[in-house]
Parts: sequence; structure tokens; C-alpha cells
Amino acid sequence: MQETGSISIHTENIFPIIKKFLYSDHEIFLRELVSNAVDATQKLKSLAQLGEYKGDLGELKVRVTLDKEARKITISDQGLGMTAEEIKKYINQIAFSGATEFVEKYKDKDAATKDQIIGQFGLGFYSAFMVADNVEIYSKSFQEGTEAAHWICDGSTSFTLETTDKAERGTDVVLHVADDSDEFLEPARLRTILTKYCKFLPIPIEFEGEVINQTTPIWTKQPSELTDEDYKKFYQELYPMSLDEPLFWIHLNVDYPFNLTGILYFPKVKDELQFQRNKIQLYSRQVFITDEVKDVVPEFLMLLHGVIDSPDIPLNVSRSFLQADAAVRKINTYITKKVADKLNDLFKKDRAGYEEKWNDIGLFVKYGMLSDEKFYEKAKDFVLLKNVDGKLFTLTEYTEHIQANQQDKDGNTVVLYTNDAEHQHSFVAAAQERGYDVLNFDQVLDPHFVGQLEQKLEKTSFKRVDADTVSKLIEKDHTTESVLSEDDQKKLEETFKTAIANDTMHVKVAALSPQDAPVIITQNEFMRRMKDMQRTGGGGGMQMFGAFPDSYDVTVNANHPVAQKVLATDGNGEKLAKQAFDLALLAQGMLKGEALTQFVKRSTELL
Ligand SMILES: Nc1ncnc2c1ncn2[C@@H]1O[C@H](COP(=O)(O)OP(=O)(O)OP(=O)(O)O)[C@@H](O)[C@H]1O
Repeated sequence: MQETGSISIHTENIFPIIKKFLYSDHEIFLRELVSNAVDATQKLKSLAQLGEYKGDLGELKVRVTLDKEARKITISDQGLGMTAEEIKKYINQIAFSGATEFVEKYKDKDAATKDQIIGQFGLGFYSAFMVADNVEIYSKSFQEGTEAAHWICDGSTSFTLETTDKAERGTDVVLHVADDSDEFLEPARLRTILTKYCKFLPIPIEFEGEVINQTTPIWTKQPSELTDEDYKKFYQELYPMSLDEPLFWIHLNVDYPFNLTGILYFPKVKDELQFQRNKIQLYSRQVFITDEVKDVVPEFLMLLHGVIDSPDIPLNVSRSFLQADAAVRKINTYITKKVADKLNDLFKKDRAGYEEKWNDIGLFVKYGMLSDEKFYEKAKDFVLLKNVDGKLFTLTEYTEHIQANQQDKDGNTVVLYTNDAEHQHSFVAAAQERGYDVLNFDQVLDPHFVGQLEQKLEKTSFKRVDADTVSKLIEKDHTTESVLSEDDQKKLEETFKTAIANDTMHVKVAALSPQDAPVIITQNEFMRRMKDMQRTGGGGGMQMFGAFPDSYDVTVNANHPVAQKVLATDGNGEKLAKQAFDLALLAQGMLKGEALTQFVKRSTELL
């Protein structure tokens, strides 16, 4: 029997269009055909379990063979097979009706809409025509008394279907590789594609006499069956180039309201926001889909490694489509919650171990808090603050720790921090002498984190230690009286102004404790933050602050003995003022170049 026919497609040149636009990655044809073969094999297994197939299953394998000379790639399975009728139905109608619909929708659309349309289409059998100019199917159904069928299609809309004498159950799909697809005739290329997409398929895949996959990867098993070693070993398999062990992991396992399994690993983070080579891999029923998981996994968790497997994620991952997908949004929420629960668990069960890992996980936690409100709500109980002595506190613990000493006259708690303990050493030391605690906020996200905490925590403000003189950082009720008369204060101010002779240095005289430094240079917290934000790309209204030169407050301590000396009428006042000012600059690493040379010269003279 031979039958020729026309595939019910109205648009003549459907394949060139598919070939050109459907997938930029032609290599996925192999993933599609091998997954079809695996599906057919698993369907047969299920039928056998249900007693609907009583024959011998035999060795269930999928074989990929390459005949370079003949320009042929064959994908063979011993699955349930198809009769001629089934080929007409499943291949001619189902596989190609998808293609028709695709082209119909695709015509006359702009690029963005086209992208979206591509995203909606199931990949499948017809992806074979991206690399082949002729495709044959030889198939024999598992059903007794049926004849084997042979189907040929040359990429036009007509096909030939005839009986054949294939003896074994199953399907061979033969691709006659097109002239422009020579790359797929290289064994190494095929092996790479198979390892990329088929490494964890549930049925053995054989290529050049070797099985290339692991049929039961650990994420498909129960956590109770697995040891820490199994998880670590699997991490190595996923990322053979990785030198570090993961810190810990989460085994994901849900079947309602969507299906998802997987393992997420927390890696050691070497430098902040480093480029991540080891990405999370996305699978659908053990078939690799992509490692661009941007829309499936919340952005802050992109720093994690591992695998996610879900049949509920649309296979062909197109941006605009994924973002709108309800299942994807639920998955997103679920993963966020799981990660928060895991961290909370670690924190509760093993505080010491958690603290040890804080350097590595702190970044995730803060990034998560900043980018996801729900995560903030959970993480506020286990986020840690580190002070300059290296001690770690939760938010509540810290508030309690500083409450007694760091309240200002209005009852607000003032949190002091440094972003560079070395550089701001004199300020940190001054604050500590007062009995204040100073936090270390020296990581890349910390400026944003400070902003967030300030908004969230009631009656709490944050000040960088060098934002003001120590007595002004936290304004208490009692004010120190000045030992100088008003005239003297004026005179002192003028002397310093002349000595400094710099418009960006705003000199003022204040009555501080005689134990404080004679001159203190600070940068206003508000102004500094605005300028910082402008530098890191905060747009809009911040622009104007960036245009201002850096400006500083120079506070001269009226109660320090140096003030008396500057006022003494021996003609050395200005020189001393300049010297005291330079010392303050020096304490902050701001004295450089010629100014530094002058300072050294003047110091020698004064000696
Ligand atoms: N190797 C095979 N053995 C048995 N049946 C097959 C085989 N390959 C394809 N088929 C049949 O042809 C149908 C169409 O295949 P196609 O790959 O185009 O779409 P799909 O697998 O149903 O969906 P998708 O691949 O988009 O998820 C399949 O559903 C299946 O019934």
C-alpha cells in the first residue's frame, strides 16, 4: 500500500519560515526528537504496568546514530510506535497543525509580537525540518496485528505513507541532514548537544555505544534517601569546574498546586555580585530547557546554583510569555518562601553555624530583603548586623543593645555605622570612647540596606560616624558651655577661615568636650547620601547634588586648649590653626600632595 497526500496546511512555504524564525537555536531539534522517543518509551512502560501491553518490554533504550557519509541522523526507540493511521493523526495533523497555526498567526506581525507568538508554540516533531531537508519515519506499533508504516516528507506540504517490513516495535526517525546544517554531522557536536539537553533523561540514551545520561538524578529521589555526600557529589556533576563545596542546599518538592522538584545550592560567594558562571538549570520532566532562569527564579536568588524541574513551566521559554505565566509566578513565590524557611531553620537550629556562614549568605539575605517585600518580612528575624568588633546581632538584639546609650533627646534611637572602619578610624574611636556601638556597613548593598532599615524601623535613624562631631551625632539634652567669650569665638572662626582659605570647608566654632579633638572635619549625612546615590546612578532629582563640589563642615572645638593658643596674640595663630586643620585632614587620609609637603615643613619649623 502506498499513499501520497497533502498535509493540511494552507500556507505553501511553511518550513522555510519555521526554519528561519522558530528557534534561533537549531540544535534543539535533537532534544525534541529524543524527548518524543523517551515519551513513547515511557508510555509503553505505563501500558505494561496497566496490563494493556503483555509482550516483552526488552531493553528499553533510545539510540542516536550518525552516518556521516550518508548524511543521516537516526533516533530510534522501542516505545509504543505508531500505525499508519496514527502517523496521519499525530504527525500530519497534530505536529503540523501546530505549524499551520503558527504561520497563520505569524504573518504580518511586528517583531515583538512575533517573539511572543514563537513563545506560545510547543516545540515538537517539526523542529526536525530546521536541520533536515527530508525526514522519514519507520514505525511499528505495539498493538498486535498492525503493519509497520513508513512516512517520508521533504519539507514541502506533501508526504508519502506506505507499509514497510520493520519487525521490531518502536519508531526510527531518520533525518537527511540539509546542506546548510553540516555542523550536525560531527559526532562531537551531537555528543555536546545530547549531554546538554539529555543528561538526566529517565530512559537510557545511547550514542556511539555509550549511555550518555543518568536516568535517576538525585532531585527525583526523596531527601530521606540521600546523604550530604550525594548532594555534594551532584553539585560537582552539575559544575565540574567548581572548586568550592556548596554551603548548604534546599531540596524542593511540591505537587500541588503545581509540580516542581529540584535542588538549590547556596554557593560560597567570593566577591560580591561576582559574575555567576554556575547558573541554575531549568528542566521539564528531566529534559534540560535553559539556564536563563531570570523570570522563573526571583532575581535575588539567581546567585544560587542547582536545578529546577517543572512540567508546568512552558517548554519554550520566551521572555514576555514567561513573565505573564501564572504558574511561573506561583513558582517564584514558592521558591522565595522555601529559601526563607530554610534560612530561618538554619538560624534557629544552629546559630553558631549560621553566623559562620553569614559572610557568604549575608548578600543573598540583604538583596532579597531589598527586592522582595515578602522576603523582608521573613528575613527581618534572621538578618544579622555586624559591629566593628565583629559581633553579630539580629535587628531586635541590636536595638536592645544600643537602646540605653544611643537615644537622642527626642527619644529616637541613633544607629552609628562606618563604611570603612580603617579610613574613619578616628571617628569610630571617638564614638566608642563615648560608649557608642558602631556597625560595619561596608558591603556593596549596604547603602541601600541602611535606607531600607531606616524606613522600616520605627524611631530609628542611621548616621555614619563621620557625619558629625561625636557629641552632635546623637544629640543629648545637656549642652556643653563654651569657655570662650562670643568675641573670642568670632575671632577664632575668622582665624581658621583665613588659615584654611577654602570655600568648600565651612568653619564653625562649637563648644565640645576638652577631650574631643581640636578640629573635626565631617560631611553632612544627607548631603553625602545624596551624592552617593547620584554616583551610583540614582537619577532624577539627585542630579543637582552631584553638581555640587564635595563640601565639609569644619568644627573648631572652643573648649580645647588649642583654641586658647590660636587666640594668643603671639602672631602664630594662623599657623597653628592651619596646623590643627591639617592634622584633622591627616586623621582622615585627606591630606595629600603639596598640602602634605607643606604640613611636614611647617611641623618641622614648629618643633
Ligand atoms: N517516537 C515517537 N513514538 C511514538 N509517537 C511519537 C513519536 N514522536 C512523535 N510521536 C507522536 O506525535 C505527536 C506529535 O509530536 P510532537 O513532538 O510534534 O508534539 P508533542 O510531543 O505532542 O508535543 P511537544 O513536543 O510540543 O511537547 C506526539 O504527541 C506523539 O503522539
